[in-house]
Amino acid sequence: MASTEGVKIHPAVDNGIKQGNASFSGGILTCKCATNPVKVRVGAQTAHNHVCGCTKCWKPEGAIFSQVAVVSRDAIQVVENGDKLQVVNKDAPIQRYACRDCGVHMYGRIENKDHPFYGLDFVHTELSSEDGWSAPEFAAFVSSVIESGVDPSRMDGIRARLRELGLEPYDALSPPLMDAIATHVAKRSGKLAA
Ligand SMILES: N[C@@H](CCC(=O)N[C@@H](CS)C(=O)NCC(=O)O)C(=O)O
Ligand SMILES: [Zn+2]
Ligand SMILES: [Zn+2]
Repeated sequence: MASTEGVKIHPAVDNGIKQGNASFSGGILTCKCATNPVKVRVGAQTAHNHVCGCTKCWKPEGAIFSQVAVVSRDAIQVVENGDKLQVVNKDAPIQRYACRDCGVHMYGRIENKDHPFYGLDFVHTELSSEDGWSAPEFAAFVSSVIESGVDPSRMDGIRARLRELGLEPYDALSPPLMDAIATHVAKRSGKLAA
């Protein structure tokens, strides 16, 4: 059994996971700028919160995973300093709006109406000071941390620590989300009734 001693995943989970509050209804995300921070209101509880090891999602300094959840795009409202937001990569399926000064991603949006997750925006609820956001449930794109420079020899310890935290590690998304994507594709191609 690999040692989990000293394995750090993300500050929001390293000291134990805070449970969410089902009656929580949203809050304000603030970027890391000391002056004129970008503020984004998320007007609803999030869903499918997870840690993501991919190279595209924003991570706080020193973390090897991102923490990211989804919310209806209608719930997102930029409330302050929105002029500082710029899209990281216009060609990516998820258009991530980042603060041009501190680099924090404030929300990610899918504009392709055929995408399985169209209608959902991606947010990092650690950028809010409110408690009650939905808790992370699993770990996605775990093998991808190697693409950020994590030594492959650390993977057993990383996966063991994720399991210890109750965040089952997957190298893509969780099975229910992968099934939802495949169902969407099958309905579009006609293999399943729409
Ligand atoms: N191995 C790749 C995986 C990237 C990836 O597919 N990320 C997932 C999870 S966030 C995704 O849906 N990406 C869409 C996007 O980045 O727009 C990496 O780490 O860069
Ligand atoms: Zn900023
Ligand atoms: Zn990601």
